[in-house]
Amino acid sequence: MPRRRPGSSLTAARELYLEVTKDPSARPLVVASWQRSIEYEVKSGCINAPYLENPNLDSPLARAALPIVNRLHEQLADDPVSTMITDRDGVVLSRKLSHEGLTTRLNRVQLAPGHVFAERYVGTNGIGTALASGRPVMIAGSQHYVEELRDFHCAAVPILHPVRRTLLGAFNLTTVRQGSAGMLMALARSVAGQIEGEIAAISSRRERALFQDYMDACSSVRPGPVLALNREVVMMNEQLRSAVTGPDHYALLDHAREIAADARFEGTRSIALPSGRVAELRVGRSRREGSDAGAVFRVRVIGRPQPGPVLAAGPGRPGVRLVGSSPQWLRAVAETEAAFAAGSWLHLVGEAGTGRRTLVHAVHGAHSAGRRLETVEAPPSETPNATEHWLREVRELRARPSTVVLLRDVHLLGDRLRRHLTRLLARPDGTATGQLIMTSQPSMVTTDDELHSLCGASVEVPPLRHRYGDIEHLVRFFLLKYRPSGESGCSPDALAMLERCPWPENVRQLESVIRGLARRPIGGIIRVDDLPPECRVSSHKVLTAIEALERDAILRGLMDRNSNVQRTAQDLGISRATMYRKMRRYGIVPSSLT
Ligand SMILES: Nc1ncnc2c1ncn2[C@@H]1O[C@H](COP(=O)(O)OP(=O)(O)OP(=O)(O)O)[C@@H](O)[C@H]1O
Repeated sequence: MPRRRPGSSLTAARELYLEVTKDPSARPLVVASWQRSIEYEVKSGCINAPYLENPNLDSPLARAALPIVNRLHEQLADDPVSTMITDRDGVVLSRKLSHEGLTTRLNRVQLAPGHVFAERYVGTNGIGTALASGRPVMIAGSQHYVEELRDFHCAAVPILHPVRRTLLGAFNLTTVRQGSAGMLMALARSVAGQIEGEIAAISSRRERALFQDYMDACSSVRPGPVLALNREVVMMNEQLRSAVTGPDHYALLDHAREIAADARFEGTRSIALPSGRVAELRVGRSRREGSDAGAVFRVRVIGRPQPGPVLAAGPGRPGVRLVGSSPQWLRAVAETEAAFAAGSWLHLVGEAGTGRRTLVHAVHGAHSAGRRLETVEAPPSETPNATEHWLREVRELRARPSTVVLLRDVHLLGDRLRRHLTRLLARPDGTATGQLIMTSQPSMVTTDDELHSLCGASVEVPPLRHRYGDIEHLVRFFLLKYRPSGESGCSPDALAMLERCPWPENVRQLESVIRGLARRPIGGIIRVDDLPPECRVSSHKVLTAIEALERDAILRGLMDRNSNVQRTAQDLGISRATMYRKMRRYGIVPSSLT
């Protein structure tokens, strides 16, 4: 097999590839990897491994592997052998070696922590090829695709999750010595096996910890319904199983999963169930060895199943302009209606754009009984003059007979203004007969908040991502609204993509997407290709305008370049590492784009 080849061009790489494939000893695995390297347009003449700052060392893989690798490193002493752990994307998480000469040589070829050794960037190499093929591999000398790597011999073994058997990363041994391939491979396999064993032990310790905390909760004096879960397991006692069934069961699990995923959340959360009942969840974390093992929920189910709301919120009633038929949405509508009709002060809690204002307007339209609805926005600034003016406006509106005052976004008020407002509203006022409705965003106002306590009723307006089935109705409604000629519909694939989107800005965002599509000069059916980039992300983080522009530029670039990250990064004038960081941040998965 050729040792050194001149030239860094694709042609040179191709020639070398052809020579390798003629060689009977070239293993199919290596040949397949060379083929991929050519498809990725990796340059054989220079090494270009992207660099990621702060690779994640807090993963189960890193926690399990690092002590094992450290012990091995002590035994290898000054041998010219380096041990490496990578994550499943080929990012080198850790590199250990004491041999100075080898350190310099590895640094020169960027085989160092933070660099990404996926085949996509550096072609055939131990780490990248083991990850791509899912098999242990020995890549020796000229089997490497990039010339600069051809001095090295690498034995790499993929590390799989012991239960799920999904790829977690790889263990790699690299040396410059020839002739010890068998030994190197045996050692790499043995270490990878130990790491998998340790991951199994850690996850069973985590599961045991969660189980222990779950059992403690179940065996307390009056346990009631208990649920415990993490990404792997769900445990629930018989009381929960019989108390929460059908759609309530799925809604409860859905919310519990979302809460459990936020390792910092502890406390109490109330959620509206599709049947009309409320589940109050007391959330405790299960923590062991400094890491989160999951969450334990003590559940209290409040209320009785309720009949549907009086106000029809079906698939598009143009008069009411309130669309949605998911149990979660109907429940919010029903509760709002009940509180409104009873004249209670009401706190509507929900993410921006979920339809809180629309809901108040619709309910007021149906039940106003001659009362006026006045809306007060949070003041743009809190200078003494502005707050005084704002408080005066609230006081006057409150005193106005037959008036419903909608105070929007009270979570935006500063502490001082909040206290003034609370005092103003709490003060008995013989002339004030009106009804008050406040809106705020979840987790920004706590339930022990004094302003919140003034309200007799509180309703949670669900985010769009929790309202199964509503997207289809909303899409139809907005198409009709923005293209009244009504000649357009949505293909099943496009609808499926819209239904998968997390809609961080909720109904407002869906409406603006459909408005954009409906205004296209060409009518007809909306297909997947017509959908804008924002429908192709998995993150439900709300972005600033600048961030949204950046995300869309990346998505458009990727779509134009057929998901080729390297070329898109070049087009945008950013490094591949930056590109990857931004993709992670914006929840962009290239494979979901086409
Ligand atoms: N159920 C619905 N049916 C029809 N349109 C809706 C519905 N919910 C929301 N919308 C539309 O979505 C947009 C956002 O709704 P709305 O203003 O009520 O949200 P919000 O929760 O009050 O949030 P924000 O405070 O950000 O305005 C509006 O244009 C509204 O017309």
